[in-house]
Amino acid sequence: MSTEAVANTDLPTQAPKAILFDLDGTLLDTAADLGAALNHMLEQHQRPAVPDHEFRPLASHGANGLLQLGFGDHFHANKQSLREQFLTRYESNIATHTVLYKGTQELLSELSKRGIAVAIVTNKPTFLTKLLLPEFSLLAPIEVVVCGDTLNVAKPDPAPLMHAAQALSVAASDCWYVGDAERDIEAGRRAGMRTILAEYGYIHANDEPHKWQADHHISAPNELIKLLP
Ligand SMILES: O=C(O)COP(=O)(O)O
Repeated sequence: MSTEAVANTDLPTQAPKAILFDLDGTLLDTAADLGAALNHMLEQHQRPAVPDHEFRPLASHGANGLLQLGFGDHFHANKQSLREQFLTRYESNIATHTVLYKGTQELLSELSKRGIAVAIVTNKPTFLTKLLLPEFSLLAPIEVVVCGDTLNVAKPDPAPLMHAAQALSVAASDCWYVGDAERDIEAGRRAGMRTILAEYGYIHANDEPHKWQADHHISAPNELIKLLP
């Protein structure tokens, strides 16, 4: 993958009025805490631990993606109970190893200087998002936060993105969406937003991000600044 910000289309000529961000794998590197919760559960169930390089690329797929990785078919037979155990464990250790991606502070302060609004659109459930954001002083002030259960549909449906745009009183066409998963780029495209792939996030070796048709790729959060006209 490239290390430079690359554009599939021309560089934007118009600045966005708002930039919406995915959370896991885009603003916050949450993989270590998600993986620790999974491995704690695997230990409880006398199953082998999953190494970092295996759980990390699945961290954007939430509890289901991680439990499927660790428990395989056993997950499908015990979905509800395993999900509950996982979420309880993750909830009580949600910000032990989680960190902001380097360059996020520079990016957010540049957006604030330029008067560009910011929102978060995540598939993480509300109860977890509400616990996590106050742990990061840069993210705590973000007022518009749309979670996986805010509406009755989640990404790749575009509705959560449209909901955030509406809450900011900005047209969807004046928003950009930044995310690291195929469902993020699909949701952004369907919402009519310019899409930016955070290729520093949780992209699996079997993924084909060049096929997702993001408008731009960035390899660090502050590379987004270079895309602003
Ligand atoms: O927890 C999830 O399901 C993924 O969260 P994300 O949408 O912020 O990547």
